[in-house]
Amino acid sequence: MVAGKVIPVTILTGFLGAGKTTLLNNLLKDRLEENIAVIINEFGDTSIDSQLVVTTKEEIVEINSGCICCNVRGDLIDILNNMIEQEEKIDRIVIETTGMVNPAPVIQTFLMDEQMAKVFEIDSVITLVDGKHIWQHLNEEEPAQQIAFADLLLLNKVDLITDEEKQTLKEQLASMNPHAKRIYTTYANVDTEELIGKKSFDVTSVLKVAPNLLTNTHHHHHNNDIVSYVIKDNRPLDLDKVNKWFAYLVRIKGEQLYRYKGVLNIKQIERPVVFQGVHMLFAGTEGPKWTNNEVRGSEIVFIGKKLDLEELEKGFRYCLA
Ligand SMILES: Nc1nc2c(ncn2[C@@H]2O[C@H](COP(=O)(O)OP(=O)(O)OP(=O)(O)O)[C@@H](O)[C@H]2O)c(=O)[nH]1
Repeated sequence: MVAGKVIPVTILTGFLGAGKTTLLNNLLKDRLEENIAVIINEFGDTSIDSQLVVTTKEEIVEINSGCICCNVRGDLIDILNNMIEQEEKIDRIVIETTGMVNPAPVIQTFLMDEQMAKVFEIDSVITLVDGKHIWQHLNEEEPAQQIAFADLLLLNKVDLITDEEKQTLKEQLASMNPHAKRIYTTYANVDTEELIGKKSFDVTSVLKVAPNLLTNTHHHHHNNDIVSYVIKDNRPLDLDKVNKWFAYLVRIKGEQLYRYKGVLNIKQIERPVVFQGVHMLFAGTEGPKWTNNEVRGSEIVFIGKKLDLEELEKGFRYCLA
């Protein structure tokens, strides 16, 4: 790293499925000439997210050992320190937090840790808001905090809502965070000039939201009703049964299923099937061919409220070919 140069940091936050990875991909594709280091934190012990991020020359580091906000003094600082020590120049760091965290501890890391504050500077905290599903989560702690800490709010998925809903959403968000700039997007499509290099992060506004940000130690209690399960199995699945199982999940469990995504090894399909879902919205496509050194297998992560692992496993077993 070049001595003395401050590295800008963009923090991407937003509830499960709001469009963070979609935005990250847009950003990376648009900024090919820059050397961007990406830090991704997953909720749950799986790396599906990094598989969904476009492959570019950027370095992608994952934190899988739990929640970024609870490990913030550990893993995140270690990763950042490693980045500082690298020879190669880093133009920017983008941190994609899991949909389940309050971004305050991540912000704190850059303000309170002396070494970090010398080398890094928060450029902006961008919060993605799922225009369709946010209403189901506004009474939960994390989405409200994510909105409150943003200096830029991307009101995403406007293709799925009416103009009236858009207006109501705008009023709701303005009441939760009057300082942030708001941009409406579909598939997080926005000129990246609007997103980065703006230095829109303003600690004074943030302190209005969280007066103890610079003094408090972190006590984050995860909502125990929200759980994450991963199912991994290499045995092939039957297409027809998979379709039936997912139809059931989406229709009957959609409300409880905040986020589900994964890769499926289906007997009748030569390539892996990559799918994602947010509540009752579900989409799947064929992914790139299995490579020779890849084990053909399925891996699914379910994140949701009061999910029953046994029932999910039973459903999965039903799908075996
Ligand atoms: N209809 C519609 N779908 C969208 C839009 N933006 C993203 N999606 C889809 O919503 C799903 C979730 O998008 P992601 O970008 O993976 O969301 P995320 O916030 O990274 O999700 P997590 O990391 O799991 O919290 C994907 O299937 C996207 O293709 C949008 O504007 N409109």
